[in-house]
Amino acid sequence: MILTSTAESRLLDKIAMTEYGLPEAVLMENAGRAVVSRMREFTDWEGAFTVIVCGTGNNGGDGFVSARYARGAGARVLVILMGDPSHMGESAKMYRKTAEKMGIPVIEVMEAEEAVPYLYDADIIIDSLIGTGLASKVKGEKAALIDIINDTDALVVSTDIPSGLVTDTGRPAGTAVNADFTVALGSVKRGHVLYPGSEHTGRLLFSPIGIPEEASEDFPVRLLFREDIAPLLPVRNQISHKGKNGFLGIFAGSSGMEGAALLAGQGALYAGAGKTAIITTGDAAPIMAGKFPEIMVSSIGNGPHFTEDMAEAALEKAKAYDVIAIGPGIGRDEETVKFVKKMVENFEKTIILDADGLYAAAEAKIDFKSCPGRLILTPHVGEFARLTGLSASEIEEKRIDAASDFSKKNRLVLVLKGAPTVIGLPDGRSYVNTTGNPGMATGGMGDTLTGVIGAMAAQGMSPSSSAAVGVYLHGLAGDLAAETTPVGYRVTDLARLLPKARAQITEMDE
Ligand SMILES: NC(=O)C1=CN([C@@H]2O[C@H](COP(=O)(O)OP(=O)(O)OC[C@H]3O[C@@H](n4cnc5c(N)ncnc54)[C@H](OP(=O)(O)O)[C@@H]3O)[C@@H](O)[C@H]2O)[C@H](O)CC1
Ligand SMILES: [K+]
Repeated sequence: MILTSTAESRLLDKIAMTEYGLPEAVLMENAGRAVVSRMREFTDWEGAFTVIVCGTGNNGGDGFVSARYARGAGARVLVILMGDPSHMGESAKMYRKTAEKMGIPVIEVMEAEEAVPYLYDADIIIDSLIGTGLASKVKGEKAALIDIINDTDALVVSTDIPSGLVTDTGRPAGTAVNADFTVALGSVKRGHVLYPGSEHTGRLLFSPIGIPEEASEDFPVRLLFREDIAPLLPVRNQISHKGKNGFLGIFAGSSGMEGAALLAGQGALYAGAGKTAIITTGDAAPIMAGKFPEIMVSSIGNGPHFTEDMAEAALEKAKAYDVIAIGPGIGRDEETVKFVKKMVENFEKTIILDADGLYAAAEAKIDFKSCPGRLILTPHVGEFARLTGLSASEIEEKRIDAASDFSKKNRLVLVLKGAPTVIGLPDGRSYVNTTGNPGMATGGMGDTLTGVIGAMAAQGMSPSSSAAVGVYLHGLAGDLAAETTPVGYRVTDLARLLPKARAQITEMDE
C-alpha cells in the first residue's frame, strides 16, 4: 500500500479528478461515508449524540457528508462549523445544504467557547476541522477548539488526519487532536506512521474512496504489510537442503564483545539460513565455540580485535560464503577500521554492514558506490548521523527522505532502524515497516536483525527483498514476544519466535 506525503495525496486527488474523471463531490461523498461505515465495527451509532466539527475546507466537506450518514445510522447529529464559510469549496457548500435540508443543525461558531456545551455532551466527535490542508501553526480559535476536543470524554474519530497534525512529519502544528480512531481516506499519510503522529492517530483505519490503484502505482513510498512480504519469502520445498539455503559468514565479535556476534548468529539460525559461520578473532573464538552447535565458529589471526593484516585471510575464507555480515561487536580500533575498509572494498557478493562496521565505514570514508559488492547498511539514528553528518533530530524530522536520499546517492539498501524502520532502496524508492513495538528498543535487537537479513540474503533473496522481509519478520517476532510479555522480553525470546512469525506470514498466504 502506498504511503503519501501531502503533495502526493494532493496529486492523487488531482489525477483521480482530471485523469480518471472522478468529480470532487464523488470523492467527498465516498470519504464522508467511509468514516461512518468503517467505524461501525467499533462503535454503535444508534442513538449516539454525535457532534461533527467541520472546518471550511474539503475536510469539513467530508464532515458534512459524515453527518448525513451518521444520521442515517441512527445517531443524533449536530454540526459545529468554524472558519470563514466563504472559504468553502463548491462540494462542501453543496453537502452543507444537503445536511441542513435534512434538518441537521449547523452551528457556526467564531469562538471555541461557543462549542463547549455541545462537545462536552457528545458521545462521539467526528473531527473534520483540518485535514491535509493544514497551512501552518494552528491559528487562534481553532487551536482552542482542538484543545477542547482533547479535553472531552467523547470517542474522537478524525477524518483523514487528526486536525493540527502536519501530514508530512507527523508533528503537531502547535496542537493536534488526540484521536481514538483516524479513518485515512484514499491513502495512508506519512503523518499517520511517523512519531508522534502515530500516537495522535490512535487506531488507524483505512478506506479507499474510489481512486483507482493505477493512479498511484509509481508513487515512491510503500507501507510493508503481510501481503507484500509473503510473496517474497523463499518456499522451503521438500528437496531444499543446507546448500540451497545458502551460507552466511558473520565477521563479528572481539575480546569482551562476543555476545553481539552470537546474537547475530542466533538470528540467522532461527531465520532459516542454511549454514551459518561466525568468524572472529583469536581471543574471542574460544568463548563462542560450542554456544550454538549449529554455528561454525572459526578465528583468523590472534589478538583482541580484527586488524588490517587479517583482511587477506578473511577475504580468502569469505569465498566460501554467499553473503557476509560485518560489524556486531567488532569494536572501534583503528586497525579494525582498516580491516573493514579492505573487506568492503574487495568482497564482491552481498555484504550486510552493521554496528561498528558502520562506524568503520564512516571513519574510513568508504565510497560505497565504488565497492564491487551489493551493500545493505543497517544503522540506527546515531550510526546514520555519523554516516551522513546530519544530526539525529534532522534525521528524525525527515526519516523517510533521509533514508531514500542516502540509498539512492550511494546505490545501496539502507535500513534506518527506529519507529518506524524505513528501508531506502538504490533507486530512491522506500518501504516503511508496519511491525515492531517499543519493547524492541533494547541491546542485541540490532545484532539479531543483522543475522535475520543475512539469512534472507543467503537464501537467495535480493538485497532489497532481504531487507524488507528481514525487517518485517524481525518486527513480527517482536510483536509475538510482546503478546506474552509486553515489555522486558529478551532478544532470545524474539529470535525463537522467528519461525512462528515466518509460518504466520506464509500460512495466511495460502
Ligand atoms: N483523496 C483524498 O484524500 C480526498 C480528500 N478529501 C479531503 O480534503 C482534505 C483536504 O482538503 P483541503 O480543502 O485541501 O484543506 P483542509 O480541509 O484539510 O484544510 C483547510 C481548512 O483548514 C483550515 N486551516 C488550514 N490551516 C490552518 C491553520 N494553520 N490554522 C487554522 N486553520 C487552518 C482552513 O481554514 P481557513 O480559515 O484558512 O479557511 C480550512 O478551514 C483531506 O484531508 C480530505 O479530508 C476530499 O474531500 C476527497 C478526496
Ligand atoms: K481532520
